[in-house]
Amino acid sequence: MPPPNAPQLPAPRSFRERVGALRNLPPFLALVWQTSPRLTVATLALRLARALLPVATLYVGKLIIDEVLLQARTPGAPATLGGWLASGRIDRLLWLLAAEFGLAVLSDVLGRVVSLVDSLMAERFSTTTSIRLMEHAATLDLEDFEDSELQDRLERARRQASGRMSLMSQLFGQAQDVITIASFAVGLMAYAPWLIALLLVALVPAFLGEAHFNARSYALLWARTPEQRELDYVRQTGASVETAKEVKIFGLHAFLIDRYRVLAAGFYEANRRLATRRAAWGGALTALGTAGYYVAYGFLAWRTLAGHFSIGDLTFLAGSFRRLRTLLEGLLSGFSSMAGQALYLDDLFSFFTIAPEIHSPPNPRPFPTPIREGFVFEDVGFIYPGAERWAVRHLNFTLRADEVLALVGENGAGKTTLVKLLARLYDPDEGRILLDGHDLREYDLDELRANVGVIFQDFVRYHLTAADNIAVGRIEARHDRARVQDAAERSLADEVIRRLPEGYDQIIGKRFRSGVELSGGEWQKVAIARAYMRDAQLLILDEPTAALDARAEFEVFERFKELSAGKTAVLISHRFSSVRMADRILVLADGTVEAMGTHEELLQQRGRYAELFELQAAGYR
Ligand SMILES: Nc1ncnc2c1ncn2[C@@H]1O[C@H](COP(=O)(O)OP(=O)(O)OP(=O)(O)O)[C@@H](O)[C@H]1O
Repeated sequence: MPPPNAPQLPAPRSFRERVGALRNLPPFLALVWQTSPRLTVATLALRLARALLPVATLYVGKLIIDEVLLQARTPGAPATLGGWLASGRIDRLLWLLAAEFGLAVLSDVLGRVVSLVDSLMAERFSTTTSIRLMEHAATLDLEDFEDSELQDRLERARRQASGRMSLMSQLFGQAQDVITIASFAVGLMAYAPWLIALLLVALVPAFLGEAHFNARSYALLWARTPEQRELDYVRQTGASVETAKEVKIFGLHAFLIDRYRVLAAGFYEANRRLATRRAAWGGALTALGTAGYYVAYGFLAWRTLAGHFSIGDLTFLAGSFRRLRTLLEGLLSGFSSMAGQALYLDDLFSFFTIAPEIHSPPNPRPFPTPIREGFVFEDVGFIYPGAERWAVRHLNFTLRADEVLALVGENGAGKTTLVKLLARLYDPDEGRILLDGHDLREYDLDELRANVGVIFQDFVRYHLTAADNIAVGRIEARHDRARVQDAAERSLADEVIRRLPEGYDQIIGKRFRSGVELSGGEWQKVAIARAYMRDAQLLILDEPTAALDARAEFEVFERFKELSAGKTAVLISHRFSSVRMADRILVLADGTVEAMGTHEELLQQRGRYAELFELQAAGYR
């Protein structure tokens, strides 16, 4: 496949916007501080000490040269080293050399300690931020997660959580450099103030160039987040235990690799063009800075010839100037890259500003124990964001307390949506759901969720031990082995688990080395045990029995009915032999209630239920 045309870069953000992103630095620093106040103070103190070393070293260097020249010019020089030492004329020189050596060692040691502290902080920061990210993600609505824009944002935020620590080192490094620059500048000011102006003029173009390209890089990455996610997705699909089976059977390797190649080629092309232009411009603009340096150097040499400066002064000034130039260059480009990095922080902070829409009211009503009347759907309608069709609409029915209600309907009829509305994973867009006469939204969300247990058709297969896979139904009771086993017995999972080499402590799923894989139906039995573990007032099985053989499903439902006596239960299944066990059956069609009644009543009505029931029954005759 040919690589796609190089994508058009979006317009870079304006200079103002980039500088504006610096507003993210104070909250960022607050985050760094929270990570570890002690380490923050340590790195700042060490850097301050290190900032003053270069000028001190250079100044000692100047003193050494002046001292050497002085002694060389003084008549009566001893012939041997021993003579020099004995004369005491080089004592000062030796002291100066020792001082410079001390400074060099100190600088090295401080440098290493600073990197050590920084790397420790980076790790802590990444952990703290990742945890905050997970905590915040946990508060968001299901709807938010299903929004691909949010997924992009989450992805960008996730990358920031681990990658942003270099910003801290950079920021503190900059502060350190500012102090060093100030110390050099004081020296230069005393001798030749206009050199500083020359420096600035020579450096500004390089700075602007850097700033421009940093913004471009950010824009490129930003615009390509969806592709980046797709790239990761393709790589994951091409090489993961979950997909390996189907990828092999359908021979999808070539397709996936091609897709990867095309996407990666797009990235490469865009990055290459940007990097090349950056290198070309960067080279030209830096040459300007170098020219500035040599003008200054020439000037200093001439002033020394004219007798205004000593040789020591010349080395000190030329050294200061060269260091100043490097430092200023670093500072300016660092500033622009910091502004660029601060833009990235927008992603992190903007993720934290997403607020969930589904939450508890300020003064929630206590959840009824037991539920007395049940749930009443009053003209409930719900449309998925971005969808064109209502998933459910004009839903009117009652789910009585203590009854077992079965939901039937063809694919896409709205059964799962109804269940999600009951658990407040979504709120209705129209109408309302009442629980014992009050809107579901008046109750505390956590209490509601604690009282509603749902096992979905696409339940999660946790790569944990068998016991933990059941315990997720009520994770607080994780260590209550008796309760876990009891739940497993009720869902028929017990016999599956007993056959595993390590029983309840066996890791299931193939992701880890010691994992054992279960069959689809066995997984379902484990998942259904979660419902018993949860022991909620309203239990919902949303078709997690599809892979069970007919006998097992029958048995699971029969037990479910028995064991949920005194509880409200909702069952979803496409198997009518199981469905008929329910107290009442609700037939959904096109997102609305078509009929409701007992099995016998519905058969008598000779509607869709009777038709579907007959169809299945005929299949068995
Ligand atoms: N997350 C979603 N985003 C957008 N549309 C959705 C989403 N989930 C379901 N839908 C749409 O809502 C409608 C109802 O889906 P729902 O999952 O409730 O059906 P169902 O009766 O449970 O079907 P099935 O028997 O296949 O499980 C369908 O038309 C479906 O395309």
